[in-house]
Amino acid sequence: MAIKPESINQSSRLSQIYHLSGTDSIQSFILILGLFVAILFYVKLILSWCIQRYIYKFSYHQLKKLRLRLMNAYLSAPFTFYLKANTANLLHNSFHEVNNFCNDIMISLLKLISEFFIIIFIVILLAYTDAIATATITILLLLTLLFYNRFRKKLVYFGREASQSRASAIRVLNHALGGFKETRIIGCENYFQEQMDEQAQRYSYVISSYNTLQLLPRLLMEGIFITFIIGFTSLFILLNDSENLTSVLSIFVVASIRLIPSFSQFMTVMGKLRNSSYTLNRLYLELKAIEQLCASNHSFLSKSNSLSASNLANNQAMHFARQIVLDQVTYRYPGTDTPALHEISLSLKKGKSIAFIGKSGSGKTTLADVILGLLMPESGDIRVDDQSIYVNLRSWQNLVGYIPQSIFLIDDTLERNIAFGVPDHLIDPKRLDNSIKAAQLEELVKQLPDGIKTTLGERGVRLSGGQRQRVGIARTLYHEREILVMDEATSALDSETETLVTEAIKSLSGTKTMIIIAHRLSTIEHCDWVYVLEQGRIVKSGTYQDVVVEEQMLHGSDSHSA
Ligand SMILES: Nc1ncnc2c1ncn2[C@@H]1O[C@H](COP(=O)(O)OP(=O)(O)OP(=O)(O)O)[C@@H](O)[C@H]1O
Repeated sequence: MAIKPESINQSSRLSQIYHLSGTDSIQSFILILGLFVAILFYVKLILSWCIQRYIYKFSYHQLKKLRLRLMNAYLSAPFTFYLKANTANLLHNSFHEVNNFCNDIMISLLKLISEFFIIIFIVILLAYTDAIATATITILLLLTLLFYNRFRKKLVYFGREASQSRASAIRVLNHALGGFKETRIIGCENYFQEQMDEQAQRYSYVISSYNTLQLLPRLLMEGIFITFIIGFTSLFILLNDSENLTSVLSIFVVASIRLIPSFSQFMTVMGKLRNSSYTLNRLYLELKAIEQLCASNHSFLSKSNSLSASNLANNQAMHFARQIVLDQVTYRYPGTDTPALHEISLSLKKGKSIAFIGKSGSGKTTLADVILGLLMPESGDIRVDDQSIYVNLRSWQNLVGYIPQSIFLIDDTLERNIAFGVPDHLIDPKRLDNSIKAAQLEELVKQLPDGIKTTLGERGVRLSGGQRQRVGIARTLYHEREILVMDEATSALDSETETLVTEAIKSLSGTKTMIIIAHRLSTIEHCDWVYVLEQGRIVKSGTYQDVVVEEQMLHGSDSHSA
C-alpha cells in the first residue's frame, strides 16, 4: 500500500475508511494509518508485557504461598510422619518441586491460556481473509497436535524420572556428607560416587530426552508447512492460477510467522504440564498425607477426652503443682503388631526425678516420646494434677524441656544455640548466664575465642559430645521448663565430661522434675526412683539402691551400662 497508494481503492473497506476519515490525500491517509498501526503495535507490546508481568507476579506469589504451606505442614505434622519421612525428600519437595510447580505448572498454565486466545484470534483473522486456506491450516495444526499427543505417556514418565532422580541425588549427597567421618574412615567414597553417577546419568538421560521431544512440535509444523507451501505452489503453477496462488501463499506466510510460534509454544507448554503432572501429584499427596495424619491425631485427642474442637484449640497454661501420672499407657508403632509400650502406669511428684533403664529396644525412647506428647498412645492417659495432657497438648509441651541423645545444634553462635528460636533482641542475658552456669558450661565459654558469640559449626562439630549435651541442658534451662526429659547420650563420654554432665543434672535435682532415660547407671544415682523396662513393660521399680545396687550385687554386672 505504501508502494502503491492507489491500491487503497481496490479494497472496499479501506476506501470506505479513507473516505470517512476526511483526509485530503491518500498519502496523508496512509501516514495516519501507519501512525495508528504503530500505536496499536505499542499498545499490544505494553499489554503483552502487562500480561506477562501479571503471570510472573501471580505465579511467584503462589510459589511463596506453597513453600510456606509446605513448611507449615511439615512443622505441624504429627511425629509419626517423621518416623517415615526422609529429609532429602522434604528438601526436594520444598525447593525443586515447589519451583517446578511455579515454573512448569502455574506459569505454563497461564501462558497456555494466553496462547490459546492468541491462536483463536489469529485463526479468526485468517478465516476472515480466506476460510478454506485457514481451515486447511487448522487441520494441519490439529494433526500435529494429535501426533504429539502420542508422546504424552513418555512426557509423564520423563517428569517422574527426572523428579525421582533429583530426589535420589539429594539423598545420596545427604548420606555421603551427613556421615562424612565414616565415609572418609571406611573409605567408601566410591560407593557414594557410583550412586551419584547412576542418578546423574538417569537425570541427564531423561532431561535430554524430554528437551529433544519438546523440539518436535515446532520442527514437525515447519516441515508440514513447507511441504504444503511447495505443494500448493506447484499445483497453482500447473493450473496456471497465479492470482489464487498469491492469496493462498500470503495466508500460509502469515500463518507461518504468527500462528506456528504460538501453536508450537502452546504444545510446548502442554508438554511441560504433562511432564510436571508427577510434581503436582507428589505435592498434593504429601499435603494430603499430612492432613490425614493430623486429622487422625485430632480425632484421637477429641475421642480420648470427649472434647470439642474449641477446647483443643484453647491455649491456657497448664498448671503443674503436684504430680504427673501415667495411667495404663499403651503405644503401638503404625504398621506393627506388638505394642512398644504395654499398660505403663507410674506417678512422678513435682521436683522429683525418675530414671528409666533397660536393655536396648525395651521401649525407653518410645516412652519418652509418648510423655513428650509426640506419640499418641493407643490407650491410657497422662495426667498433670488430674488434668489430661491431651486436653491441651501445646501447654503441656510448654512445661516440658527435652534433651535428646544427640542435640540438634544450628550453625550459629553458642548464644543462639542456647536461646534456640528466640530473636536476638529478645534474648535475656541474665537468663542466658544462669543457664550457662547451671549446665556447667562456664569453662567452655572461657575457652571459646569469642565466648558465647563463637560459632559452633554445622551440627556443633566444634564441640565434644559432652559439651553438646550440656548445651542441650542449658537450652532447656534457658527456656525455663519445669519438667526435663533427658535421653542420656549413649556415646562414651570421657570420665571428666561425664562428671560435668552428671553434675549439671544433679544440680537441678529438687528444682526441676526430671525424667531420665539412662544408658549409664552412674548418672542416675541421684534419681529418686528407677524403673526397669523390658519389652515395653515395667518389670521392676524402686530406689537406685533397690534396683541397681542389689541387682549388681546379685549378678555382678557392669556398673557402667544400663
Ligand atoms: N519407628 C518405629 N517403627 C516401628 N517400631 C519401632 C520404631 N521405633 C522403635 N521401634 C521399636 O519399638 C521398640 C522400642 O524401641 P525404643 O527405641 O523405644 O527402645 P530403647 O529402649 O529406647 O532402645 P535404645 O536404648 O537402644 O535407644 C523396639 O522394639 C523398636 O524396634
